[in-house]
Amino acid sequence: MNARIKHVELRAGDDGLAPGEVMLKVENVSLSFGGVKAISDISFDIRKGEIRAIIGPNGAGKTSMLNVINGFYHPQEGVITFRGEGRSRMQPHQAAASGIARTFQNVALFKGMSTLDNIMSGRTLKMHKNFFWQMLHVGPARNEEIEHRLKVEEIIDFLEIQHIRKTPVGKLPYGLQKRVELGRALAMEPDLLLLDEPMAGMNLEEKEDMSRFILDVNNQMGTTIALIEHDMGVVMDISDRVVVLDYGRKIGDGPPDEVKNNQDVIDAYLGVSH
Ligand SMILES: Nc1ncnc2c1ncn2[C@@H]1O[C@H](COP(=O)(O)OP(=O)(O)OP(=O)(O)O)[C@@H](O)[C@H]1O
Repeated sequence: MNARIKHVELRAGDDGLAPGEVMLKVENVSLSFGGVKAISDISFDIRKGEIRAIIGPNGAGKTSMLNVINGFYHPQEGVITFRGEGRSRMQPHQAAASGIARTFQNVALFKGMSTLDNIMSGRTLKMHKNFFWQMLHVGPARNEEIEHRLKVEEIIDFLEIQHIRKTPVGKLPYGLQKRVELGRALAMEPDLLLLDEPMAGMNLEEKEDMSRFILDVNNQMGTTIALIEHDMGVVMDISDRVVVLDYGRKIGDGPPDEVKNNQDVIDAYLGVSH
């Protein structure tokens, strides 16, 4: 066994779904901003245990789709079903509480805070003791904090960022900031992890590291992952299935090899007019 993951106990919760069963379903979703139709009648699903990529040219509607999934945007039409439960107007904090975590296209961390504290902030939803106890720093709140810190240390080991645990994240190179942001999302122990361009702005080595961590999160923690990514090499390497959007419409959906040979997908990437 890989020494790096020997002590990791962080696992996605047991939600009663068997691997391969549909975890999240997007049905006939449409979303407009004024006159701009960002998403038009899109349907697809995400199955438990898979790495699902959402790809497409710039402006295709990928980030809007992720924002619909985690409740940041509410579609004018269509339904999102998570673990069999239909949700029309779910808020982001409700999505998070139900086991959906996400990272952002542009790193969204507390720049003046350390790696450790940023990842700790991902535990907020898991904290049960109230603010009064936390302020006193004694009794049950103290025990709870120790437990949270242990989880956070496991994540720090897992992501191999021990050497920067005390460093303010604003001082870190971009690739490491992205890794810390992944750590913060993992601190929520999500069942479904949404990653918005996890490799953006990275060099080749950083991309290889991030790919490895994503695969390890999926394999070792059992976390289902949906990711938006522009690097086709990475997408085709690590994804189980790929959904392709173009101008807000779905133009392809299937395993990487099938999607690669889909003529509509090839045309969209070559900029063939519609
Ligand atoms: N908050 C918003 N207000 C108005 N229009 C928006 C908003 N968010 C997205 N759009 C528009 O919706 C469309 C889809 O945008 P979206 O960001 O989802 O695409 P994307 O595929 O993620 O693009 P990229 O790869 O460039 O990040 C675009 O035309 C965009 O300008």
